[in-house]
Amino acid sequence: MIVYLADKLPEAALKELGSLGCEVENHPDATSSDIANGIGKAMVLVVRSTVVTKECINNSPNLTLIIRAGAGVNNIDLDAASKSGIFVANCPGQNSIAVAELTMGLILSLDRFLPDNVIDFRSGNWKKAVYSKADGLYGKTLGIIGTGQIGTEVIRRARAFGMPVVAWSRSLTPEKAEQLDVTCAASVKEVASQCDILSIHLAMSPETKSLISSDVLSGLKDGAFFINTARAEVVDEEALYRELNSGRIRAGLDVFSDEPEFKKGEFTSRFQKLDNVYITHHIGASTKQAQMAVAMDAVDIVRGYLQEGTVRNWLNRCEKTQAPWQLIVRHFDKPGVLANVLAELKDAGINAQEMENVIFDGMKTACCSIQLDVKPDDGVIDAINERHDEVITAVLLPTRT
Ligand SMILES: NC(=O)c1ccc[n+]([C@@H]2O[C@H](COP(=O)([O-])OP(=O)(O)OC[C@H]3O[C@@H](n4cnc5c(N)ncnc54)[C@H](O)[C@@H]3O)[C@@H](O)[C@H]2O)c1
Ligand SMILES: O=C(O)[C@H](O)COP(=O)(O)O
Repeated sequence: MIVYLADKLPEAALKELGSLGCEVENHPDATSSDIANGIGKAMVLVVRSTVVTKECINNSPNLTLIIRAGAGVNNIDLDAASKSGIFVANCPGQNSIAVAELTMGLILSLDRFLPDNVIDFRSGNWKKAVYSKADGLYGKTLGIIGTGQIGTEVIRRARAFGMPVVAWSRSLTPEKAEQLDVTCAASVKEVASQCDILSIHLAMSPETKSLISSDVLSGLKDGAFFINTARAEVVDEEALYRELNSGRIRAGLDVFSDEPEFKKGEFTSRFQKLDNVYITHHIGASTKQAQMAVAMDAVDIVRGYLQEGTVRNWLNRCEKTQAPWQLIVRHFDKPGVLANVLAELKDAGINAQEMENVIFDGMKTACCSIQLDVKPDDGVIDAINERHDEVITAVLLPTRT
């Protein structure tokens, strides 16, 4: 199996893929346009932030699995992958501590003006009085939007700093909030109005796009810190720019909308002119620890696919079919039985959406459950049941959709 790496992975991961028997095509500096014409014979594509477009997917006839060696998958055209029957998987949780550590670093940097401190030191300017104006973090309220893996790690660290936390997340219940030792807010806006520091940890999706709206940002207290280590698109960046340009709030960002796609080179951004914003180079996940954990998780997904035919962390699987009926067929385990059952369904114009076949001890009999989009009439079920030398019983049941 050929595995195409379109980003840099640690040497140990390449070695491990080799020992699984994979042929590795290593392209650590590949860009989205480099892979747009396809990745040749490779069956598996592993990327970090390299964008996987529909052109890349459509021009890669042998591609069957795309692995995002990281958490966010908004750099992969999921729709195009699903249309082509290509699995997409990610490696969640493996870099969450690294991102939480950067989040705390950005908060500390804002409070103590660390980057400016260092810049002035390097240019020979001693300004002790200027940099002796930090507020301190103890007792400051941290607002968290999104209590997933990263949000949770940030909460732990903030509590250790003596910071009360108020949080909103779509699935945050009062019980979960109690476990996390946070106050549960009813809305994003409520968090923004109550906190001194707002930190965003949402996945990017059509539903979360610009969830951090102009209204939310204008609800922040004067002098508040705004931290985004998630994705630029979850924030209304025009509104953020306006708030920052007015000097009303300060920000620490690891992500912004014009992030260069190339891995090294010159670029410009309107944020460069604002001294109340500290921006890092999308390095949230870039610790050796996190990169190793992510890479080994990606390798383990390849291993499972190669050796068991399953895809761990499969993201573009239809969560639940809409099929209202299921046919449970207990049958003798021999060639052609399922083909004949499916032929009866096909002749009746019925589509089998999902199907699972398991065998009993002794390997003489098996049970197949088939999710059906249309209710077969009694004649179809009778015809299947009449195949006495193949079928033990076929029973139609409603699904719990
Ligand atoms: N800066 C970096 O280098 C870096 C590294 C890792 C992850 N990230 C970003 O951080 C994000 C969060 O990572 P995580 O590991 O905590 O993921 P996670 O899946 O554990 O958490 C995602 C959060 O987003 C929320 N969410 C998802 N869909 C939503 C929707 N439709 N409406 C409302 N809320 C929704 C979830 O409820 C959850 O709170 C990633 O998706 C990625 O974009 C950035
Ligand atoms: O979603 C992620 O995991 C991060 O954005 C990491 O991106 P990177 O792998 O390009 O550092």
